[in-house]
Order: sequence, then structure tokens, then C-alpha cells
Amino acid sequence: MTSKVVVPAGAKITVQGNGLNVPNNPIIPFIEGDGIGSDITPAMIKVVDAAVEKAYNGSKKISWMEIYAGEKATKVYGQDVWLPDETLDLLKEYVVSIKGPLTTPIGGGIRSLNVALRQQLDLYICLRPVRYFEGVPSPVKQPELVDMVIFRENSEDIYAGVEWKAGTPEADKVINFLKTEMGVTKIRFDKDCGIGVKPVSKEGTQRLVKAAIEYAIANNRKSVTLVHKGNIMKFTEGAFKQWGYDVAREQYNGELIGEGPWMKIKNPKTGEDIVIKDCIADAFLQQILLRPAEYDVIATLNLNGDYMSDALAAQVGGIGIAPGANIGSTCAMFEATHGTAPKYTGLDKVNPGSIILSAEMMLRHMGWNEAADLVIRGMEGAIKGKRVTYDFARLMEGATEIKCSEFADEIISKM
Ligand SMILES: NC(=O)C1=CN([C@@H]2O[C@H](COP(=O)(O)OP(=O)(O)OC[C@H]3O[C@@H](n4cnc5c(N)ncnc54)[C@H](OP(=O)(O)O)[C@@H]3O)[C@@H](O)[C@H]2O)C=CC1
Ligand SMILES: O=C(O)CCC(=O)C(=O)O
Ligand SMILES: [Mg+2]
Repeated sequence: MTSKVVVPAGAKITVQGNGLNVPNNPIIPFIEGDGIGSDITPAMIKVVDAAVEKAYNGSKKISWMEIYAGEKATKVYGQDVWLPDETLDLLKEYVVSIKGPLTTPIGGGIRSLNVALRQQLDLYICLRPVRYFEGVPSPVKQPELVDMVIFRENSEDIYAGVEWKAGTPEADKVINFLKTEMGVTKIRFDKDCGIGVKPVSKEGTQRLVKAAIEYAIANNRKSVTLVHKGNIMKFTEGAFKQWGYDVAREQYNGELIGEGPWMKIKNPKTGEDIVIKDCIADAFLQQILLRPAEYDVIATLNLNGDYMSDALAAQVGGIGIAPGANIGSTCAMFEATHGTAPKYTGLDKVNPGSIILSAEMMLRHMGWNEAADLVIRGMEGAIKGKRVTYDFARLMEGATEIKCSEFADEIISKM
């Protein structure tokens, strides 16, 4: 197939040992995204370009390369092409990328493109930091106590989409196999019953927990909490917990605290202890409201992480400003954590903060910390100035509602 992508002048980011080799004019692929993608992605590009220009006076500049997925891909590549091979190839080849939200119609013919991208590129870490910006409206009394970094396993679990539709021969075959070959008697209604599988592996768990511990070490964090529902789903979520503790014990000389199972490991950089603990998922959802200061780095399974990242985002301003990244052993794809919010498409209304702060994470990943710092400074200034998008304006006293694009300009003016 002929290429549909225009490659701009610039150079590729490459992998060098455990790090990256980032040229001064890196080509960064971006997927605009469906729905509000066309509102927030241009706003993000404008903010990032301004931060890079201000930080490096023209000696560094990103060459943006548009690539396609979702509805835009079906227009560029053909009716049913939602995730072109060319897009996957370019994401691998260019190493660092950023995307807007992609649509997943409920019950439609296509499965999640987001999940497909994460699986096909083996981006096994979904990294979602949750922090408070002063002045952001929040439903809790002390939102400033929320400072957590979620490591959500990104390739396994019930979320991987191994499931069969009720009433199909495939679903009936699986149910029949479970009943006759596996002695399963617990399927309450075995007629017209959809069925799904929840794969959770030692390898998948341990690489995720190891990444969370490495992050805690590198960033001087105090604890890593394994969040699971292992009291009920013993061989999947329970195994996640156990394999997580095993990583701490076997790879970081973890020692039990008292009777255990909590452990402590030494941060080799600082000599300080890092506590490795666990919490059952439902209790965790109340703890983060009542005692958020007790939680720091979080390692959890795919579905739990999806729920928890939106719940935590709500405590510090909502998913409109919650950033994220999908990271593998070589590639990293940064993304807004919210969806396509279809009712706001093209209205220039929504908060571009989520994808802008995801780009801030991307700049830091590239080692462009000066530009990343400017994005944070701009965001803090814009929020303090109380000229904000509708989601903040409706909850903030004395705020003026401005458009998505105007909020981007506001951020730039406060850098
Ligand atoms: N990573 C991805 O690409 C994701 C894709 N999706 C997909 O997106 C589609 C829509 O999903 P849906 O469940 O409606 O979730 P959305 O995240 O798209 O929207 C839910 C609500 O969140 C608020 N919101 C979302 N984004 C913003 C923003 N930038 N600024 C301010 N508020 C925002 C709005 O709240 P209010 O109505 O209160 O204003 C919106 O109605 C589905 O197809 C879903 O699968 C979902 C999540 C992630
Ligand atoms: O893939 C989707 O449509 C939803 C993904 C999602 O909600 C998330 O990653 O937070
Ligand atoms: Mg989600």
C-alpha cells in the first residue's frame, strides 16, 4: 500500500542502551484522535511548540508528523481501516509518539483501538500520575494530599478482550467445555450467557511491578501499593499480589515488616526505606478519599487501573486534566486519559489539559525538562488566573469560561 503519511524534515529519536538518543529536531508522530481530538490536539501542539521555543531559543524544535487511527484513518485509508499497519510501523519506528482519544462504539464491530495499540506495540505500562494544581476545583477537602502515580498493567486481564458473545456457538462451546471437562458448576445461567477470560500471568505482573518499584527508586517515593481483589479472584488478582511481593523479595532484597505481608526495600540511591504493601481494590477506593496521603506509587491490574485513574482524577480536577502514557521496553505513546466526549466535538470547548500534560510527560521522557517545566508553569499560571474551560469554570468561584484554544493561549502567556 502506498504511504499516506507526509514525513516532515527532521530526525528520528532512537533507542540507545537504556535511554533515548533525541536529536534537536525530532520527528514525533501524532494521532489527532476522534471526537474532541480535533479540538485538543492542535491546542497541545501549539503549547508544546511555544514551550520548546521559549526553553531553547530555536535550537530545538519538534517536527510533528500526522499519522492516522480511528475515524480519520477510515477516511484516509479506506472504509474499514481503523488501525492501519503503516500507523503501527511508524509508531515503532519513531519510538516516541502522542495521541488523542479514539472512539470505541459500545457493542459495535470494532474492539478498542486503544487496547489494540497497547497490545500490538507491547506497551505494557499505563502510567497515570495524579497530582493537584493549586486552585483547581475539587469535591474533596484536601485535594493537595493526592499525589499518586498509577502503574496500570496494560496488556492482560479481562480487559484484553478474550470473550464470546451470548448465544454464539463459540460461547456455548466454552461453557460446555467448562461444565463437562473442568467440572464447573458455578455458571448461574448457562443459556444465552456471554463469557470472558481473565488472563493474568507471572511475567506480565512482574515486569509491571518491577517498573513501579524502579520508578519509586528513581523518584524517591515512599511506597508501592499493589491493588487487587485477590480475596475473591485468588488465582488472578491474588496471584498478582503474590508475584508482586515476590519481585520485592527476590529482586530488591525485600524484608517483611513484622509478620508481613508488607515489606520494605532499601532505595539504593538514598538509603531510605520504600514500603511495599497491598490493598484490596474496593477498600482502596474509599481509602483514596479518606486517607490519600498514605498512597504513593500504585501497581494494579488493567481494569482496576482504568477505574482508579478516573476516580483519582476526579479528586484533583477531573479527567479533563489527567495525563497518561503507554510505555513498553522501547516505545512510548503518550495520550489523553479521557475519551472522545462526542457531544463536545468541534465546539472548541473542552479542557485540553489532559493531552497537554501528557505532552509534558513526553518532553520529560525525551529529557527536555526545561520545556516540560514551562508547560507546568503555564498550566499553574492559567489556573491561578481563573480563565479556564467550562469544566473548571462551572465549579470555580469567580472564574471566566474560555474556549479550549483560548485556554492553550492562556497557558502560553503564563510560561
Ligand atoms: N484513551 C482513549 O482513547 C479513551 C477512549 N474512550 C472512548 O471515548 C468514547 C466516549 O467515552 P465516554 O465514556 O463518554 O468518556 P469521555 O471521557 O469521552 O467523556 C465523559 C465525560 O468526561 C468529561 N470529559 C472528557 N474529556 C474532557 C475534557 N477534555 N474536558 C472536560 N471534560 C471532559 C465530560 O464530562 P461532562 O459531560 O460532565 O462535561 C464528558 O462528557 C467511547 O467510545 C470510549 O470508548 C474512553 C476513554 C479513553
Ligand atoms: O479503549 C477505550 O475505548 C477505553 C480506554 C480507557 O478507558 C482507558 O484507557 O482509560
Ligand atoms: Mg478509562
